[in-house]
Amino acid sequence: MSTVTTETTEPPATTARLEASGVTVRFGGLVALDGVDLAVPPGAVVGVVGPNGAGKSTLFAVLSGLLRPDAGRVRMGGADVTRTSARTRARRGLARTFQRPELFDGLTVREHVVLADRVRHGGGRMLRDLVTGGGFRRPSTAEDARVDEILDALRLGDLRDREVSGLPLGACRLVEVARALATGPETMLLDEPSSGLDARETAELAATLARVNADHGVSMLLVEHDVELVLGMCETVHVLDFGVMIRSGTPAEVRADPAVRAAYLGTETPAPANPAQGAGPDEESR
Ligand SMILES: Nc1ncnc2c1ncn2[C@@H]1O[C@H](COP(=O)(O)OP(=O)(O)OP(=O)(O)O)[C@@H](O)[C@H]1O
Repeated sequence: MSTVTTETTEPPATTARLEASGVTVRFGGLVALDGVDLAVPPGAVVGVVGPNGAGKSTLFAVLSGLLRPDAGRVRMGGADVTRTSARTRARRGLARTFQRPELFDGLTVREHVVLADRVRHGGGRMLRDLVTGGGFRRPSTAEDARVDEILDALRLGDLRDREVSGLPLGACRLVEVARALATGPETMLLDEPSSGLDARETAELAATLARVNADHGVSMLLVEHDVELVLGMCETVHVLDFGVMIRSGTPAEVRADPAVRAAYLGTETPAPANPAQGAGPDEESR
């Protein structure tokens, strides 16, 4: 008796949504990333931290499709996307936010999210809006319903008709997250989401991101300066230093690592054996 098998091209549910393996980037003689590995499993919130110059922005650019690595691979859902553009990755379900929110001054909060919704649902409609000069087309009832749901989920309902130009930075970050969410992403790449926010705004943003992750199943990769934010909300944390991933693990493991504590958490500050070599983490512990 023969068994009927159904072939499928869907990746297994456990395949990482986003993965870097052996990613190396050189700028002339400088190795900005040296064989970096990381994976963002479905539904996970993963963080990358590191001090100035560690390679965070370079890694972000490689993952988002703005920079080709000199070596290594980037995969989405198991498919090799190393040589694809940022646009192709966006179509495959990767959304991103910016360190400095890239919003349109003349548009309201709601209009930003409607435009993003049109990228997903409206075919060429967003482009027509932008190129016809006819102004912003009134949203349909269905668009309004989808957009309102996202605005309410992110607690932006009260601000929906405000132009973004007058909003505080914390609210602009949420508009970026709302806009990213409207494109229906599987994975969100967040570039320094806490940058410029005070402690209260950072806590609110962290709570919002946690809700988006839980309610929408969106995987997230935070590339961040703020170690405490990342340790507080990510299940896996990667620590970059001079282009090398010096530690990857749970927040508890990363917190307990002497090299990480010495370098980034300020709980141990070993004096360099030779001050001329600088005040970085000691070489032996890497
Ligand atoms: N386009 C470039 N050309 C030459 N060197 C570069 C370029 N971009 C980055 N670098 C160098 O690569 C290294 C990593 O930089 P990167 O900006 O990725 O670090 P970072 O962790 O994002 O730092 P920061 O937190 O200060 O933004 C640094 O030494 C930086 O000077």
